[in-house]
Amino acid sequence: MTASQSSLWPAPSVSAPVTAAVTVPGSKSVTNRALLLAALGAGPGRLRRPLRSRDSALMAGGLRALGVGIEEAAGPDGAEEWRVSPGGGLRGDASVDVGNAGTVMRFLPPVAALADGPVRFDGDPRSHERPLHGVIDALRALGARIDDTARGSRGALPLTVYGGGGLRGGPVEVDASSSSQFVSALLLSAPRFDKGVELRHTGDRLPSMPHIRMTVEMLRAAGAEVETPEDGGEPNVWRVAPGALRGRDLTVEPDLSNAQPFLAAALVTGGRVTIRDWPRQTTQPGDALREIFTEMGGSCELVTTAEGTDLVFSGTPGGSAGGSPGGSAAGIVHGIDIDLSEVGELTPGIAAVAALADSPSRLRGVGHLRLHETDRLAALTAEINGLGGEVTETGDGLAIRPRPLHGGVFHTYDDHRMATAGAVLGLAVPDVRVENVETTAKTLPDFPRMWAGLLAGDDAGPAAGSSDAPAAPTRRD
Ligand SMILES: O=C(O)C1=C[C@@H](OP(=O)(O)O)[C@@H](O)[C@H](O)C1
Ligand SMILES: C=C(OP(=O)(O)O)C(=O)O
Repeated sequence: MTASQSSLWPAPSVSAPVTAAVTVPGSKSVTNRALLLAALGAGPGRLRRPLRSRDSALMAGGLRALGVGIEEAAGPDGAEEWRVSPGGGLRGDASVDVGNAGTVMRFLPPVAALADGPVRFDGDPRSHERPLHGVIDALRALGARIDDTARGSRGALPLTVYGGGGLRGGPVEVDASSSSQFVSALLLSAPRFDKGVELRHTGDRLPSMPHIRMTVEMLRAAGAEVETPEDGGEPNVWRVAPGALRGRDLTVEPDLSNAQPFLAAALVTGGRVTIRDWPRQTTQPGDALREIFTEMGGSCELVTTAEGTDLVFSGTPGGSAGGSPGGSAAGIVHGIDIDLSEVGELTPGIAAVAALADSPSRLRGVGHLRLHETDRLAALTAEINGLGGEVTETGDGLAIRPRPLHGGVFHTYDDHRMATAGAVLGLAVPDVRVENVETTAKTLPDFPRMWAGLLAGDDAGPAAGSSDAPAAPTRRD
C-alpha cells in the first residue's frame, strides 16, 4: 500500500518538555507465554492484566481453535482477567491464523504436534518470509509429521502439523541464530513431550537471551524442571524434563519495550516521564532502557509508592531538537555505540533517538532484524534518511550520523515499532506524518490516544474497553 492510500497520522511536535505519568499495558511476551503454559496446564490458570492486542488475540484465537477455553472476566479489583481452562486434550482439524506474530508462528506448532489431528497454520504475507525452519526441522526430529510444501518453498508458512496426540521428544539440535523464539518454542511445550527435550543450539550466536530467560523462568514457575547453560548446565544446551504443568494465577508485568517511546519522549524533549508499576526484577529486555537512555543523556530512579514501584525518567534540557527549525523543545541526547543483540526489539526506538543526538551512533549485533516484522534495518535507513538523516546499514546494524531533520511521510511497513519510532522523531521535528499508525495494534492498540495523553501531561494509561482495541477472547461457543 502506498502512503497516499493509507492513513497518515500527523505526529505531534512539542514546544515544551514532556511531563507525564504513563500506565503501559501488559507485556506481549509474558502474556503469550502465560496463555500457552496455562493451555498446557493440568488445571485452570488465570492471567491478570493481560495485554489486549492483535498478537495476544491471535495467540488466544489459536489456542481456542485447539479446544482451549479462554474467558474474559473482571478480577476482584476490577482489573481485566483471562481465565484459561485447558479442556480435555488438544483438538486437531483446526486452523490457526498467526498474523505476523513471531510468538504465535513459532510457539504454537509444537503445541499442535500434541493435538489429535491436523492443524493448519497461515498468516500475513510477511509471515511467509519470517524464519521458521528451526522449529519445523526440530519438531520433525522429535517425531512430528509436518507438511510445509504448500507454497513450494520449505521451512516456512503456510504449513500443516499432523498432530499425533503426543510427541516423542528427546535430544535435538537447532541453529537459533535467526531467532531466539526457536528455542523458546521448543522449551515451552517440552514438559508435555514423552521424553521432554534436550535442545542444543548449534549456531554461532543467539539473539534475545532475556527472552529465553523469560521462557525458562515462566516454565519453572509453572512447575517444570529446566536445566540451562547459565546455571551450571552444558554450554548451549537446555534440558526440560517431562512432567505436569500447574495452572497459575499470574499478574502480567507492563510491557517495558512499549514503555520505550514514552521514555524517549522525556529524553528528546528534556522532560520527565513516570512509568507506573516498573518491575524491580524482570527478564524483559526493556529493562535495559534504564541504562541505555541514561548513557544517551537522561537519568532515572525507581521510586516506591503505595501501589508499587514507578520508574521516573528525566531528560536533560538544552539540546538542539535534531537541528529542526521549528523551535521544538529539546533535550540533550548523546550518540551511543552499543551491541543490541540481547535487546533487538529496542532497536527502532533507539535509532530514532540516535538520529536526534549530538554525536554519531553505532547499533551493532542486530542483523537478524532484517527478518522481523519488516526488514527493520532497511526500513529505519530509508525512513530516517527520508527526513534528511544520514543512516547507513552495516553488516549487523546501523551507523547513524545526526543531521538537521525536516518533516515528511514516515512509512511503517506494517511494523508497530516503526510507527512508535516515527512518533518519537515527530516530537522534535515538525510535520512528520506517520503512515498507518494503526499498525501499533500489534502490541499497543491504544497508542495514538496514549500519546495524546502523554503530551497533555495526563496519567496516560490504556482506556478501559477502548474501542479500537481488538476484541479480547470470549467464551468458546
Ligand atoms: O520470545 C519473545 O517473546 C520475543 C523474542 C525476540 O525475538 P527474536 O529473537 O526473533 O528477535 C523479540 O525480538 C520478540 O519481539 C519477542
Ligand atoms: C520482533 C517483534 O515481534 P515478534 O514477536 O513478531 O517477533 C517485536 O515485537 O519487536
